[in-house]
Amino acid sequence: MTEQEQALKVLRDQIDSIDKQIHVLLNQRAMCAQNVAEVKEQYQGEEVAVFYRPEREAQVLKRVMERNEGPLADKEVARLFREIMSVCLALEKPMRISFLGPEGTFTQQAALKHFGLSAESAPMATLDQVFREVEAGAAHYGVVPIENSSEGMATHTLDLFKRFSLRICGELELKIHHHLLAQENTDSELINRIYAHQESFAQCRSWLDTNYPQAERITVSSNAEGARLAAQEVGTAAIAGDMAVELYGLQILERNIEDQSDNTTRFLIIGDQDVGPSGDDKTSILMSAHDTPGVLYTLLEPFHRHAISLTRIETRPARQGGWSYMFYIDFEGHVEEEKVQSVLSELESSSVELKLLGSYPKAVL
Ligand SMILES: C=C(O[C@@H]1C=C(C(=O)O)C=C[C@H]1O)C(=O)O
Repeated sequence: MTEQEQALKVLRDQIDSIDKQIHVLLNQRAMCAQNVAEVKEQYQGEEVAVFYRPEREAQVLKRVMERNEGPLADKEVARLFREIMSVCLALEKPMRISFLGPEGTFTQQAALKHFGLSAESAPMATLDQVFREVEAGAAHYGVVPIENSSEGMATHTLDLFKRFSLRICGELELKIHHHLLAQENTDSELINRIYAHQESFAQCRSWLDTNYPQAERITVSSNAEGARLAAQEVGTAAIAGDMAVELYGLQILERNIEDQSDNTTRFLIIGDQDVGPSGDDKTSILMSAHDTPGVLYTLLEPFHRHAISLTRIETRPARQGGWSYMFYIDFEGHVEEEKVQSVLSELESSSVELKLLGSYPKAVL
């Protein structure tokens, strides 16, 4: 054995012994999760036991990042713990998560980032169906896009919150990297047609104007659908993310073609559950009000008076005839906090309609 081989053997023996310890600890943790499930069922009485606890998961992940001393990066250890919790939760109860399909969309990527790989992700044909599936109890939770850093709010999602009585149980952010994809061995000069979802065309507009001004842009229902079509047609490309590359056997002609390098989409987790406080939470509400002078001031003043920070406000037509509006508002804090309750009860008396969409932990990963 050379000196190098000897040194490697010593290190690999160390790794083997550490792996053994990690393995034992993982199974010990899994057994604790199984016991947690038993306790949850035992004490639930008439109600359905709640297995997924987003506030607890957020606390676990935060603590992991806070105590991390490296050399592993905070986000990387958190990602590993994300997966550990995912397998533990699956032992308690396998989770079914509906998302806007088909397979390979950014929403599926978001679902897996949030729930880990042990969750079953169920593709739906429309956003309405994502909501309906959760409302009907066919899926435990759903994942829907709510806003993009360069294109703004996903207004269709907002409108669905008005129609369905589901709660927001969590949020996450996903960096969106778009690639130009085509069949293997495609000459990038010969592309004359490009498929994408309208949102992705908007996020890559300048790049496309510069690099493919002549190519016909065809809007499709999802990037995954565009990728599927591009895989079958010569001279055609699609804009999609990493997941679509392998899924549809495509080649990356150009990476990261989004106009803004920090292009990020925020997603919401929808469910039928009130989430307890994690210590670092957000609350979302929908309010409708008539277009009277000073209406926005009346609705926002209580937040200022109680020193609550707004993180988002969006106005939508209420579609109730005339000029009435619906305001979607995100703010810091949890509905169990006193000052949040004060603001909500003041708003209830001044706005036409107020719908609490939920309090949930701020995105950790
Ligand atoms: C173990 C629990 O159940 C689930 C699994 C968790 C975990 O593996 O750490 C955390 C929260 C729950 O989603 C729990 O409620 O504590």
